Amino acid sequence: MIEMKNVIKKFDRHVAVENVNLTIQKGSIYGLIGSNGAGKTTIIKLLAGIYRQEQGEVTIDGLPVFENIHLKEKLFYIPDHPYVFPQYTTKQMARFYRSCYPSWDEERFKNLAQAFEVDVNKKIQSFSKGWQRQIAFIMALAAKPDILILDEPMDGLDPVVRKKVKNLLIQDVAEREMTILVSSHNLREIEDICDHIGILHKGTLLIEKELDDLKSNVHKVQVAYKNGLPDRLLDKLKPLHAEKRGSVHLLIVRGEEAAIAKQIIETHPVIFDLLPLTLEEIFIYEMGDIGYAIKNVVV
Ligand SMILES: Nc1ncnc2c1ncn2[C@@H]1O[C@H](COP(=O)(O)OP(=O)(O)OP(=O)(O)O)[C@@H](O)[C@H]1O
Repeated sequence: MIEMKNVIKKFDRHVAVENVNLTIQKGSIYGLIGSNGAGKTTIIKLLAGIYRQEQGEVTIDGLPVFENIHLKEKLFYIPDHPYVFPQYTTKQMARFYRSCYPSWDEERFKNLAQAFEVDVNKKIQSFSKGWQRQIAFIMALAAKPDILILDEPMDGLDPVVRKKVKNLLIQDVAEREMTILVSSHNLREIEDICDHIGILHKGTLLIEKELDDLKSNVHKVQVAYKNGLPDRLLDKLKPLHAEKRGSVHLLIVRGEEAAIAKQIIETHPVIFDLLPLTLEEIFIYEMGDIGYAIKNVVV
């Protein structure tokens, strides 16, 4: 289990991560999402043992992460700009990782290199950005880590490769109970693979929930009435967002589906529909609720 307890990380006087408590269960795929500068990469680097926190605890299976070589053998981190040694070929890079990871699987490396059609004798730096990222995934999957940490992992990958990579990640989680922490602004992708979500804003973890719980707690309601929307309904539902599209009112409401439906039915609408929200919509409305709202900027 990965844990952060009351963690504070500062850069000079700037607090990048403020009192964060975070838990990632073994075998889970945890999506860390948030506004720009929210502290996602900082949290990732704390969990990868690259940064040391000013306060609090960062542990994996109860052991402190920072400068813990034993833990680092079980953890693979792909940063948003994967690093490769200049002049190294894929084959040479693989040899390097083989010396770092006791769990390295040479057979799997060969199979993956073949499946991704990578020329292992070519210098990595001469590959395109997307290809370099594919090579980073090949290394990560061949290292067979217990924990895989990914910062904006699909950036620059084409849709076919994305699908291939996602399938391989899910396979490792299912077969070996690998744990994945992934940070991305691509919420569709996060929604696709993650079972737990953490939402960060200005260094604070606003929400940490199972994706299904998060989705079952916010709903999109479409209603229409003969004589307009009753004020008492708005008082009761206290929507995160309300707008009118023709004669139909669109409300974003927090709460349990059955309780919301009951309150609406009591007001006798002529049209009533209750729909789930996408993660992207949940993010936008939750952030709007704390004042980080969409503004149409025209200059
Ligand atoms: N090395 C550093 N030195 C000084 N300040 C830093 C450093 N790294 C991050 N910060 C600051 O810490 C805050 C969090 O940055 P971080 O990169 O973790 O955010 P993020 O959520 O990953 O952002 P983005 O989505 O824009 O990539 C920002 O205000 C950033 O300016």
